[in-house]
Order: sequence, then structure tokens, then C-alpha cells
Amino acid sequence: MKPGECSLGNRLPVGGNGNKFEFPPQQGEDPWKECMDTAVQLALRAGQVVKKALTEEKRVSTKTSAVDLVTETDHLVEDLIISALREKFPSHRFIGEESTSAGSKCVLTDCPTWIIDPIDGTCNFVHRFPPVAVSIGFAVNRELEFGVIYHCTNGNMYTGRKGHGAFCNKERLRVTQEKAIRNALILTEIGPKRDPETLKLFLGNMEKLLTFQAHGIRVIGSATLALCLVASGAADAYYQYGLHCWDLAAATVIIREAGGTVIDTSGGPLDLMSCRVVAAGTMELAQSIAQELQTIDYGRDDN
Ligand SMILES: O=P(O)(O)O[C@H]1[C@H](O)[C@@H](O)[C@@H](O)[C@@H](O)[C@@H]1O
Ligand SMILES: [Mg+2]
Ligand SMILES: [Mg+2]
Repeated sequence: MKPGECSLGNRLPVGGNGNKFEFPPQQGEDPWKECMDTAVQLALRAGQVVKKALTEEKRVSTKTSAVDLVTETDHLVEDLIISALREKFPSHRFIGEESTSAGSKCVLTDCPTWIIDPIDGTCNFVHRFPPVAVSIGFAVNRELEFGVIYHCTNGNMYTGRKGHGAFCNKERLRVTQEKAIRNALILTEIGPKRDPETLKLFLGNMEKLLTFQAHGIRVIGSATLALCLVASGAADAYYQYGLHCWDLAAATVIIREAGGTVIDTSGGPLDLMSCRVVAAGTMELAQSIAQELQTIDYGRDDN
């Protein structure tokens, strides 16, 4: 099998260039429902492991900086999720935060691909600060199909499936319709760089939005849960430099299915691998924020 090609087991792609997935239309078939149901069950199972470990002693290591933390639970949970999915869907591909950190290629192809953050909010997890999540996203033909984000401490299960809406548990999610920075509650997160130039840019971006009379800016320590708060209408927008595709994949589907928009900080379309994002209930607010931000370069996930 050449890179980018993948077999569908007993189901071969129909037509196309052989790399794209085009299923024969079968009445009532919902090709990815089984995958999403599996993701929900796995997020629940993994979330229980995280919740139990939250109050226990932890061995903490660092990755790209002294504040970019990882624990044995991050690794254990990612292995649990990926091994279960690989057994059930052997032809699928996987992008995991800790596998990538250990050297696996972070490349999105047309193959059905799972994009996993085993613990989003590891710093919170280490400090026993509650916002901690398991995030499982899923893409086919480079299109995000569904996202599942489980809040490990309060038990909220956020789900979103392309064309099927977004939910928190059983409650439908809807974003706000706020268009102006001056009336907005805006969320962001601090990336792992702490050099003076980065800090100046990070604080400068906050200062700029506050001078535009934003009602407030909040940092909760979990990008995925902050994005879920935008999807649920509890905040109007989110922006960040320094997050990754595994922070973005699931949450992007959830926000879009809640009626929101997720774009690049340049104001152009989202680039999942670009380590940057602006998300909001309205395109007007997303664009207004994007045009005020100074870029902080964190490279790309797929480099
Ligand atoms: O806890 P992580 O999975 O490392 O995610 C981090 C993210 O990498 C960082 O950029 C911030 O968005 C944090 O809020 C996330 O928890
Ligand atoms: Mg994360
Ligand atoms: Mg993580």
C-alpha cells in the first residue's frame, strides 16, 4: 500500500482516484456511526482512568519546554485508546499527541484517521485543577467527520457529528450571535513558549482585545474545553497560538455543528496543522479578532 492509500478491509473505494474514500450509497447506511459510538465509549473509559489518577501521585516529565508537561497517565490513556481502535479498525490511521511527541509522523491522509489528545489540560491534571478532558476527533478524506470531548471531572460528554448537530450530554449546543469584540467574553490559552518575545506578543494580544473593551478574557487551561464553552454559548470566541491538531480536531466539529465558525488567525480557512486558531459564534467576531492579533510562530504539526 502506498502512502496515502489505504484499504477498507472488505469494502473498496468506488471510482475516484483510488485514494479517495467514496462508499457506494447504501440506503440508510451511516458509515461512521459505529466509529463515533466507539469513540464515546472509549472517551468515557479513558476519562474514568484520568479522573482516578487526578488525585494520585504522578511522575511528571516535560516536552518542548519546562511548562509543557506530560505524565505516565497521558501515555497510558493514549495507548488504551489507540490499541482499542486499532483492534476494531485495523485499516485506520492514528495521530496521537504523545505518539507524535515520541516521533510518529503527524500526517493527515485521505484514510480514516483518529486524532487524539489523551489528556487535554495536563498541567491542570498535574495540579489537580478540574478542567481536564479526553479528546477524540475523526477525519476521512481530510474532512473532519466527528468529535468527542469528555470532561473528566464533571462528566460532561461533548459530541459533534458533521450534519448531525452538537450536544453536551443530551442538550443541543448553540453558539452566541455576538459580532463585536467590545461585548464579547473571549477565551484563550497560553502556549508552551515562555521566551520574552513570545510573552510580549501573547500579552500584547490580550491587551489589544481589552483596549477594544472586550467584556473579559479567560484562560482555563484546556483548549478543548474552552472551545466547548464557545460551542455551548458560555463564551463568544476563542483564539490561540501554540495548540495542536489534537486540541483542534474534535472541538472544531463541535463548534461548527453548534453553528459557529473556526478559522485561521490570518482570517482564512482553518489549517488544522498550523498550531493556531480563531473560533467564534459569528464570522464577524472571528474576523474582528483575527485582524487584531499579532502572530506568534509555533511552526506546524506536520513539519
Ligand atoms: O494539555 P495538553 O494536551 O498539552 O494541551 C494544552 C495545549 O497544548 C496548550 O497549547 C494549551 O492550549 C493548553 O490549554 C492545553 O491544555
Ligand atoms: Mg491538548
Ligand atoms: Mg494532551
